[in-house]
Amino acid sequence: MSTLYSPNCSFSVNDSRLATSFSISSSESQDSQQRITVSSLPKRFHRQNLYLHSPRNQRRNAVRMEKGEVAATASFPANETPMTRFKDELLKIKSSEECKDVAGFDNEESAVTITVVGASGDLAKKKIFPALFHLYYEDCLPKHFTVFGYARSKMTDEEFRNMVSKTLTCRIDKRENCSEKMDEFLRRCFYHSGQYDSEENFVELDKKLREQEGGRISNRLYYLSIPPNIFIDAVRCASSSASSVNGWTRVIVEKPFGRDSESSAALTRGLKQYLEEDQIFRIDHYLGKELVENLSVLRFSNLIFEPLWSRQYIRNVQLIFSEDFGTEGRGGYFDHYGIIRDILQNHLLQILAIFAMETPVSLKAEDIRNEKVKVLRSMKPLLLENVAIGQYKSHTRGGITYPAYTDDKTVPKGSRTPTFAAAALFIDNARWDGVPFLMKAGKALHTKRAEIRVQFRHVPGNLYNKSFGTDLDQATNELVIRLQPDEAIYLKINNKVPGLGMRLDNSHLNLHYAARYSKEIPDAYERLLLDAIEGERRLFIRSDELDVAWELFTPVLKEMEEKKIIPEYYPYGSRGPVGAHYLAAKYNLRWGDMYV
Ligand SMILES: NC(=O)C1=CN([C@@H]2O[C@H](COP(=O)(O)OP(=O)(O)OC[C@H]3O[C@@H](n4cnc5c(N)ncnc54)[C@H](OP(=O)(O)O)[C@@H]3O)[C@@H](O)[C@H]2O)C=CC1
Ligand SMILES: O=C1O[C@H](COP(=O)(O)O)[C@@H](O)[C@H](O)[C@H]1O
Repeated sequence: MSTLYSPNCSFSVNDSRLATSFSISSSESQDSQQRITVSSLPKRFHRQNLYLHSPRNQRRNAVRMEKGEVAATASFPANETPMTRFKDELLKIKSSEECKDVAGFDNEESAVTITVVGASGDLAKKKIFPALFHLYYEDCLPKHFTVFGYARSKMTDEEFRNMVSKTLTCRIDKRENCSEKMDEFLRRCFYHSGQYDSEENFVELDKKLREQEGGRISNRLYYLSIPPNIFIDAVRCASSSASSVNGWTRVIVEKPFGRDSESSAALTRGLKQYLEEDQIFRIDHYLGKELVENLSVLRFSNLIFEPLWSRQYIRNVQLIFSEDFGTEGRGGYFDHYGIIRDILQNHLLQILAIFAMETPVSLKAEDIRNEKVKVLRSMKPLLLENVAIGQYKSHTRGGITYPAYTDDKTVPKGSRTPTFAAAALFIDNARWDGVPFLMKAGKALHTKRAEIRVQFRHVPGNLYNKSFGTDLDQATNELVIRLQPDEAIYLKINNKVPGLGMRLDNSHLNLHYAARYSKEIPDAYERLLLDAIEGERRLFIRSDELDVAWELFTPVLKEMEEKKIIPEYYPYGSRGPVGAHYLAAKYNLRWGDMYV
């Protein structure tokens, strides 16, 4: 049960899983507070707690349900987005200014259509349709929503539904009526075949969208899941021939957003010919990952972390991404970009910005994005001497031969495109002066993992140095935020080994998500799609963020290409090139993942 509603309204909650229904209403009072009222709660929930949680000022209100009628009332500032929590289920309550954006979630008068442009492609099948289905399953989609696939491939609605159905899964915690839900979802899916640059074809699409909208206020979300060279054509046609006339039109744009400052600026100019900035949702799916979302919570809502979050206590920060498979199937795309553009310039830099930004004025999108831009603008341009690159070569292990990057038929022979890169970046501000931010990303490595490692300084005058021997690295505290797989946050601390002697070891205080939370972690695309539908821009990249991200990387990328730097070859399935270790050693550091 995850339902959205607006202030000054009331609605009923019908939850088949809790087998209950009750109603919630909110109203704005004279003192500019929202009063949330829950009523008609079934008897079996009486004398249980309803939690009202205010994210902005961390206020939490537990209200005990005494009666079925007008069971609980609580107040919140009118401009906040409190969450109510009951029986582990979240009900998100929108603040008044977002009211118009969420038109369509709970009322009869408006409809939302989500058109996946490039619906026959890999990303649509792998991520977008499954995410939409999960949102539907969780009752997160508006009452009148429709999914449209658009691509050149010829398909009937039935064939499209059949294709989509093969991509859908019931979650591992298999709840009942999943196949029923799938059928319901598929009945809301339609397809239109057309060219990406044909206004005529988009006019036909518009006609079909109108049919589904049935005269309601039309809200349209386009997801550009196509190669970037056709983004502008598709946006031109969608905006001129198939945009909403009385609601909103938004466009999710997938990376790559260009391959350097110039091409990125050209793409932005092209998009802005047809769209306002607030209609453009540039997606970086790493921002939708649960533990990236949690990064600010961890830092800003725990007194024990924020005071340590600076050069005074932190020796270095490591952002590590590794995949245990190569570019198989995507070599053609990848060769034009390489790992620096594919992972470092976007996913890892975005994490760095959230990690290192100053406290935003509020949790509003613009306040957060302003802080991210500020910290990115404080960064020193990346220097070639602070970069190590590699490319995977063929390797035989256990009788199996794994291919080299250049064995891929879509990769040009002799390509120098890096499939691995490590970099040391610096932020030139008072908080982070001199602290290396090490990044490392690679394909075809020994493991699949993404993590943030915060290595703290050595304890000054440590009384127990002797107990550790000479390995001070092992003795320092490290906070590890494992984004995937097997999400966890653990803090490496020094601890006395129980016994009569005085032996110390390095142990983990471990918040292991699978053990702590029974609820499954939603896929990043679910969160981001829902945010785009809601008009929440916090996790999307603003154009000035993108500009500064490219400013940091473009000079070094150009220099590498001009100087034709040859990557260091590393075997498929290994830990990557030794160049990465030399780079860390230059700053007297070691990669934290060496020990795992
Ligand atoms: N796949 C992934 O894991 C990721 C993808 N992305 C980005 O998402 C977008 C979509 O990716 P993906 O699904 O892999 O892309 P695909 O290569 O699968 O292309 C998607 C669809 O676009 C159409 N298409 C492909 N090439 C051309 C072309 N040259 N001219 C016109 N139409 C074409 C095809 O549909 P049809 O022929 O039916 O028109 C195809 O099914 C890209 O921008 C990609 O960079 C980003 C992150 C991860
Ligand atoms: O954007 C990209 O991300 C994927 C990795 O995403 P993940 O969520 O599976 O970690 C990467 O494989 C791809 O090369 C890149 O374009």
